[in-house]
Amino acid sequence: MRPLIAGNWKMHGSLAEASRLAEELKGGASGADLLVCPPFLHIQAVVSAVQGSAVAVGGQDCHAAAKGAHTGDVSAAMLRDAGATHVILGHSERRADHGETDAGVRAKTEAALAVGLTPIVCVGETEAQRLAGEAERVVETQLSGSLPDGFAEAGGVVAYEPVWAIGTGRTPTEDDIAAIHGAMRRVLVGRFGKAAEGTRLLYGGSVKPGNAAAILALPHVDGALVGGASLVAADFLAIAKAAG
Ligand SMILES: O=C[C@H](O)COP(=O)(O)O
Repeated sequence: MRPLIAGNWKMHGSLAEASRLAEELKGGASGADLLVCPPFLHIQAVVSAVQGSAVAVGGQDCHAAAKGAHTGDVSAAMLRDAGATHVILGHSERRADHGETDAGVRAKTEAALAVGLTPIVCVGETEAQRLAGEAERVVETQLSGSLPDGFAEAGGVVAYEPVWAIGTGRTPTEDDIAAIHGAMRRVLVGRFGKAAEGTRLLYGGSVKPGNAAAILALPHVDGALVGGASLVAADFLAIAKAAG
């Protein structure tokens, strides 16, 4: 399947820097689909900057409710209205910083699907869980709790991001990534059937130009969710190139 290379810009950059980075990505042709997820306030500017190119734009979160008294929050429809097509949900930084639970992520995912946004649902174990031999079990539990019915049929995306690999320069071994991705595929096909054979499974956590080709060549790795390296156009485009 065609890989998806997604950049999560997290809480970085000014409006001018976001627009400049988006401009720099526009010309970067590759065999992969490209997506960037800027902070909420930069989405519209980035949508304008990439207009006419193949680069898609997404949010980094949305509220589970369609509207209402939720100070500081943004709805899925607002993201859609601003020109976003995707939204990252359940990132480990939101699970840690905002106490997001699997049930909460599932509700947000339903909200995203209801307005036609493609959700990218993140799962992944902590270092302690991996050391205790629980990585696979943790990921499977997060998947069953975070994904609503109809997820695979609607084209939802899953990102495996071991918490201890995010922003640390450390990655699991290739065998470990392949094992988790294989397990995720089995769980998804078990629940959603044939539709889940086409669900894109991204790997995230210290993906760089130097390790991207090896990671992206692994079975059931259908793309990457890139943090730090997505803030440098040349690095992000090199990762996209490594994808095909
Ligand atoms: O969403 C992206 C991930 O958290 C990965 O971040 P990183 O590439 O900086 O390790």
